[in-house]
Amino acid sequence: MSDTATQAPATAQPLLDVDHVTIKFGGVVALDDVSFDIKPGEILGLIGPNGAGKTTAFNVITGVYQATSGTVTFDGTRLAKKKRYQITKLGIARTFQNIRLFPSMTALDNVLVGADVHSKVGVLRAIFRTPYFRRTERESKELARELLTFVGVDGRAEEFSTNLSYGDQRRLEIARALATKPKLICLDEPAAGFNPAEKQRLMQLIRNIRDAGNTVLLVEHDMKLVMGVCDRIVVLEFGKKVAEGTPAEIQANPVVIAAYLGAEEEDVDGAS
Ligand SMILES: Nc1ncnc2c1ncn2[C@@H]1O[C@H](COP(=O)(O)OP(=O)(O)OP(=O)(O)O)[C@@H](O)[C@H]1O
Repeated sequence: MSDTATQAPATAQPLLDVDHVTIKFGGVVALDDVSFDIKPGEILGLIGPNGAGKTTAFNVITGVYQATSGTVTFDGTRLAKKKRYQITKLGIARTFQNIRLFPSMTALDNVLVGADVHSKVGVLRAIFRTPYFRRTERESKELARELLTFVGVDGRAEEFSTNLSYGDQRRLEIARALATKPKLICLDEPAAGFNPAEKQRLMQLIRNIRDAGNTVLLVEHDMKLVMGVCDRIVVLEFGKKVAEGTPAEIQANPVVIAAYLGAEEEDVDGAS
């Protein structure tokens, strides 16, 4: 059961609305008429067995794929045909299943890449290092350092990202995503490769991200983490939505239990 209270009132307008989305790749229907929404301030979990369509859902929300049919609306704006950078500017950030940091940059510079998204500094201002440029640069660095502290990677700002531990690299990716000042942050398997202590720490970080005013979409295989941190969960199987509800409802749902390897209940209970 989630020990976090859903902060969004049930009647709140969705921040993200995925409406009857279908995505086909040749003969493969990766998402089949899937609808769900996310209210502001929610932590929504998207779960399902391998190949269920979770990453495809991320990719359609972040502009990597276009829906074959159906619509995705974010904060009142239809996302169809929007480029990835436009979607980032609108306020959606993501991390990836596989770490995608810039290896030849420091931790701080990796975060600054995220902060650059909203920069209004033009080439001339940068070349001549105008007062506006210098102020913006100082503010971005301050934000980046605050974010490194927020995710728990303090004291490593000047190190190359490849010198950080695996866990710190994953947290650094989250800091970089947060640097874009998102309204919605999409985390794709953030606990992959984590030990139990790191998972506990990650759960707290996800709660802190929400408490700082963000909305969170979480794709994760670790059921204990999902059940412990999410307000609501959507379950996909073979590209279709098969269930939606609170962690308690999902754990008791026979369709979900069947989807997870024929009633290996402890997987769904999060007892693994
Ligand atoms: N670019 C693509 N071209 C063709 N098929 C694709 C493409 N992307 C995804 N698929 C297919 O769509 C289906 C859903 O894949 P997806 O990666 O979204 O699943 P997933 O739930 O994220 O799986 P996992 O938990 O293993 O990451 C799979 O059958 C996959 O092979």
